[in-house]
Amino acid sequence: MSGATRITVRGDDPYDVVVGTGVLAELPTLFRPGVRTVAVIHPQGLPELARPVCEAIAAAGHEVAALPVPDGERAKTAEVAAGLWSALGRHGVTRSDAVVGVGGGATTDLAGFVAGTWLRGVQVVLVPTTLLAMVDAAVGGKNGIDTPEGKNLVGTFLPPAGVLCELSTLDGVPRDDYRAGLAEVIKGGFIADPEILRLVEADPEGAVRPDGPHTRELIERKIRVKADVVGADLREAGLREILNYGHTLAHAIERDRHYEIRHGEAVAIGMVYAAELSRLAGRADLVARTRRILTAVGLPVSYRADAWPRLRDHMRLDKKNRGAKQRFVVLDDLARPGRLEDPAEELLEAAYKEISA
Ligand SMILES: NC(=O)c1ccc[n+]([C@@H]2O[C@H](COP(=O)([O-])OP(=O)(O)OC[C@H]3O[C@@H](n4cnc5c(N)ncnc54)[C@H](O)[C@@H]3O)[C@@H](O)[C@H]2O)c1
Ligand SMILES: O=C(O)C(=O)C[C@@H](O)[C@H](O)[C@H](O)COP(=O)(O)O
Ligand SMILES: [Zn+2]
Repeated sequence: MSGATRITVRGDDPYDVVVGTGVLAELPTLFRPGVRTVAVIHPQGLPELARPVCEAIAAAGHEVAALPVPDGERAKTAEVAAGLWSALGRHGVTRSDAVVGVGGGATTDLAGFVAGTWLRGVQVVLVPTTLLAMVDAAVGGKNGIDTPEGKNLVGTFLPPAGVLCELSTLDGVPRDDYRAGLAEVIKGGFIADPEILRLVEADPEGAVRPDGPHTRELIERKIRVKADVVGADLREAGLREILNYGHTLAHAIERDRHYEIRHGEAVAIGMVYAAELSRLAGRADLVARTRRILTAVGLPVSYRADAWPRLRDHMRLDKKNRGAKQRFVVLDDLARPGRLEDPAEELLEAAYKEISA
């Protein structure tokens, strides 16, 4: 093991995020006491990721039930969740038992949701295996599934009992999925930790590789950004909204593309939109830097012009909205997020014109 880092997420139910290479044996130490059966939810196409996790849990004396689910976003449905509830029943998972989610953010979101709803909540331990899931999805206790009406519209807040980031799993992540995860890392740079931006700007080519010179620092910095925020505001009463920077348009784009676009790619476009909104509203002008850094790592910065009426409609169901009031996270300065409340329709459309292709 090459030196594990433990980042503690504070709050009413504190937990650790363990980051390192060769750290899988630490997984059973993250369970709360009394566990007999562990249900391991994993993408069906990646049994090689689930096997060592199941072995580490069995070696600690627990009974293991491996539960495969569809790959990626196709798993985040009510039907898949219902199938898992049946499986947990068949395997006799009780309130002292545990769910483990192994995989990308879609799988960890689903596993968290199923754990949060089974018996009104059993513990979940997450083993994220993509960059995005390590730095964002698995940390913070937000989980969810999609419905035909939109992204993540059903879910719970359930802080995990622990998170284990085994960095060697990143070697197998397809390059475009890794790149998409970088969008959430860069988001952390704009909203809270500009050193992230400097590291990526200094070596954009290295930033898109798991063996890049600053990979571990970038991962740990972004996890700390997220841990600080969710430790202070688990239920998104206020501060946590900053993690949604770029997501209002991103989720609308994901729905427009029937989830055939990567979440991180949509977030990249959404951050350019949020930067344009900030500028046009007379707040910070970080448009050029946003476009430059995203382009340098190969992320998209524009979307089709004719989509605006549909996207505008999808954004009405954003969770930050209050009644008819559309709300956005914008930047008042670098690392100083603010809110834009109930902006004029002309402003929203003008910002979209700036990013449309
Ligand atoms: N809960 C949160 O706070 C939060 C935060 C950010 C994103 N998310 C959610 O996360 C999801 C996106 O996560 P993602 O980018 O990880 O996508 P993903 O889960 O769809 O994974 C991308 C692809 O990589 C595969 N994969 C996973 N690990 C792999 C590995 N080690 N080697 C090879 N292939 C691997 C997956 O099976 C999938 O096909 C979205 O659903 C998004 O809404 C949630
Ligand atoms: O953790 C949060 O809070 C976030 O907003 C992080 C986002 O990166 C993430 O995509 C989250 O799932 C979006 O949440 P939602 O409440 O807008 O669905
Ligand atoms: Zn996100």
